[in-house]
Amino acid sequence: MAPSVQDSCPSTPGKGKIERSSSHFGRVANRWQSPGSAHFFFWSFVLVGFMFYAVVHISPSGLHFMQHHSSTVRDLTWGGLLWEKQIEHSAHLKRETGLVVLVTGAAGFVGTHVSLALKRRGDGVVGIDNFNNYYDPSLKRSRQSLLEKQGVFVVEGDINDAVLLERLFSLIPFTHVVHLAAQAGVRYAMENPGSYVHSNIAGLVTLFEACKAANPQPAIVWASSSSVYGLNLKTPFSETDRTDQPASLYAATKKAGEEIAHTYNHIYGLSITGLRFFTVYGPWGRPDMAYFSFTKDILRGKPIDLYQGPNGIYPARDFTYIDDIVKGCLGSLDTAKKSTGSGGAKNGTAQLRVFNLGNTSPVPVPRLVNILEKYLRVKAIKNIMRMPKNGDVPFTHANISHARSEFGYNPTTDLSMGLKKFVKWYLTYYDTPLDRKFHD
Ligand SMILES: O=C(O)[C@H]1O[C@H](OP(=O)(O)OP(=O)(O)OC[C@H]2O[C@@H](n3ccc(=O)[nH]c3=O)[C@H](O)[C@@H]2O)[C@H](O)[C@@H](O)[C@H]1O
Repeated sequence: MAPSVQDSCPSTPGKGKIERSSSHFGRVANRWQSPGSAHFFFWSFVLVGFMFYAVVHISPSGLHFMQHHSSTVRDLTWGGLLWEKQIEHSAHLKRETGLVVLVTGAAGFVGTHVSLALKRRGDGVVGIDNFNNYYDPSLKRSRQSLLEKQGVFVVEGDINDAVLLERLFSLIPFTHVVHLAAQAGVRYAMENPGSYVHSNIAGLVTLFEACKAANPQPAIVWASSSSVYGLNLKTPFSETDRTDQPASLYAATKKAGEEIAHTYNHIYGLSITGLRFFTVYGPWGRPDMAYFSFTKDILRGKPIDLYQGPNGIYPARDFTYIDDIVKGCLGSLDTAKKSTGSGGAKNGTAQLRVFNLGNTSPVPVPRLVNILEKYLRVKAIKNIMRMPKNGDVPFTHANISHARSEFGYNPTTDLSMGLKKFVKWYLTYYDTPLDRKFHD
């Protein structure tokens, strides 16, 4: 069995690593460190507890896993008969020609929406997410509840865990993988560069290794980023434009991912489609993104930082609404050809694609703030400041003709309409007092 790229730490570690259950047991054990009967009682309790757990939860394959990998630090949040049943149920198809899809980062923003859309149309969907604390994990847990209500089970685990991935592929013959687990955020890369390498490069390789070895090999659709266009001045950005001058480490890891995709396609015959997302926003979004944090701060009467570039020019983004992105993801999945490899070797040329998924109409950030003010009915306190040198690019603008011609990609939600829906969701989700509630 291939070892994972980084075996013992979670992918996307974010601002701190997930506390493992071992620390809890450590604290309990310390309390029982008195000599004599208490000590004896404690260890008896642990032994009986373990035997009970083994009988209830661990299938023969789970025991096999424990024998071979007891040296690596892993918790037992996965494995066992009940766990397998939940996965099989979640992967169950409700339409004849449906896809069976593994969605990584399923409790993330885009992952949740894509998983729900696939499930709604009758595809089999299994999610995986490590629930790290890069941003409030309770939001991820709420998304998980939403998914579970719709019959999508989310495996709690890490894309750097090669053993877990192998187990999933041996359990379910996935036809497709939508790989969305990543360390996101452009500016956070200066604070925690290692988390980007860990998730976006090491995690990607671990996932590709698992897909390469799987039988059948799935077709892969994964999230690249508009940020790969970096310091390019030519707009709108086309897939054929240069992408060799990234402005942030985040962008550099996504660009590296595209090159790694080329390698796995070339050597192993994996069918791979990279999607360059342009600043995706909407309900259930990411709290670290500007539209989300601005909303929170405007409602609390806190100032927001508005970055201003040289000559007083504000940055602009091709903000893309989540429903349009979901349509792009499904279009990519439906037009993805099969991988050609088997047993880890290629049998013929496989499909390799890259698509821009944007909205085609860049909006300056102050305009976004104006729209939020209108829907929130509160004036923002603006702190206009020089754009920090933190990896931001001044402008993004997608040329989407490639996605349009391949699968009819056609974004239909403009920023005003999309933010209206976001604000409505935000006020409901965070139970904002009635006088602040949304009106048409
Ligand atoms: O397309 C992508 O591939 C990326 O899109 C997103 O990155 P960005 O386009 O940078 O979005 P976001 O942070 O919301 O900043 C928006 C604007 O607000 C400006 N901005 C930001 C913060 C602030 O305090 N003030 C400010 O003016 C800022 O200068 C910028 O112009 C994803 O986060 C990223 O994970 C990746 O997916």
